[in-house]
Amino acid sequence: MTGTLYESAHAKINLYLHVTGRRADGYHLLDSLAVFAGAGDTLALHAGHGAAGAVSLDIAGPFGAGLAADADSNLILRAARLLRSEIGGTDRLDPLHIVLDKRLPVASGIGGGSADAAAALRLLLRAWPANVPRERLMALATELGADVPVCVDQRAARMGGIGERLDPAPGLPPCGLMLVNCGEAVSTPAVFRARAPVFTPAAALPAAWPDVAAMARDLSGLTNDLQDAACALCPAIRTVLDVLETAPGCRLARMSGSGATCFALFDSPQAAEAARAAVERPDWWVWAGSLFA
Ligand SMILES: C[C@@](CO)(OP(=O)(O)O)[C@H](O)COP(=O)(O)OP(=O)(O)OC[C@H]1O[C@@H](n2ccc(N)nc2=O)[C@H](O)[C@@H]1O
Ligand SMILES: Nc1ncnc2c1ncn2[C@@H]1O[C@H](COP(=O)(O)OP(=O)(O)O)[C@@H](O)[C@H]1O
Repeated sequence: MTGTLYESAHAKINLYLHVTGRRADGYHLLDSLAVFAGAGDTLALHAGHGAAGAVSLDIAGPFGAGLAADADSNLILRAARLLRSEIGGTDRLDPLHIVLDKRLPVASGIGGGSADAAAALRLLLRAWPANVPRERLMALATELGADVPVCVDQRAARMGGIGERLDPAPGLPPCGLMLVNCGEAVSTPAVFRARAPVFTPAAALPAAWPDVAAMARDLSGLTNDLQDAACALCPAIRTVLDVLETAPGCRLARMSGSGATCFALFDSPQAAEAARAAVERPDWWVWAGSLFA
């Protein structure tokens, strides 16, 4: 290939997350409304070197340090390997090089790794001649992680199953969003293990919310069933939530996914930006803006 192709990998936010059951293999059944934030990583795809079908990776960006670029652990290279074996006929595939600009905190409940994996699948499908049916693409995504399927389209969706079942989200009003991470990584399996062994039924949601106030009112009657366990493992999350809840204009504050990142909803991106000064702390990552798409 010639030139450079780009994909953005946006943060996934779980506006609520109910654990509705548990499968025999230990994975949990979820009911969650996932939306995407303007915040994201960027992947750039260039011509590579070496054998046909080879994919190499460099990682830059504020959260790049400490994230290994090896084929066994990095979700981008795992996605590339999986897609290559799906396509077959490696000898006709150009070698490619990906540069990841890592702007999202790692292992933080906003699916940055999952978003990168999905973005890598989209990028490689633009560069390699392949016709992978959508059904197969979503199966590959599920194999990479429970959060990867929703990141393929990066569109708000109701997640079911272990994350692989996607249904349309209610219509969302324009709103402001703030994301805050206290700087401590939280392990997803550890949080699932630490949660109280109770299940919450799936939520009843309207077809659309007319405004942020109505959306926040309905969401406040729902829960993130992983939040208490994550706060017990990482008490700084409670501090972040306390600060967000008292920030001017905050309509709702909650943890996303298995943590530690928390989000707050505001009436507008301007209101979120205006509240930033009341929230910022030296060790915290704070992002203010709007939903993506
Ligand atoms: C909790 C959620 C909610 O969106 O978000 P994050 O905190 O990761 O952002 C996701 O379900 C996480 O998805 P993902 O991060 O892709 O998880 P995976 O790599 O598939 O699984 C990591 C581990 O989490 C646990 N796990 C994950 C998903 C699920 N539905 N049930 C589980 O029990 C399992 O212990 C699994 O081994
Ligand atoms: N490209 C990547 N970006 C972030 N994390 C990655 C990546 N590749 C592999 N990982 C690993 O995936 C795990 C989950 O990361 P991430 O998706 O950022 O968090 P979460 O699932 O909590 O939202 C981390 O343990 C991390 O080391």
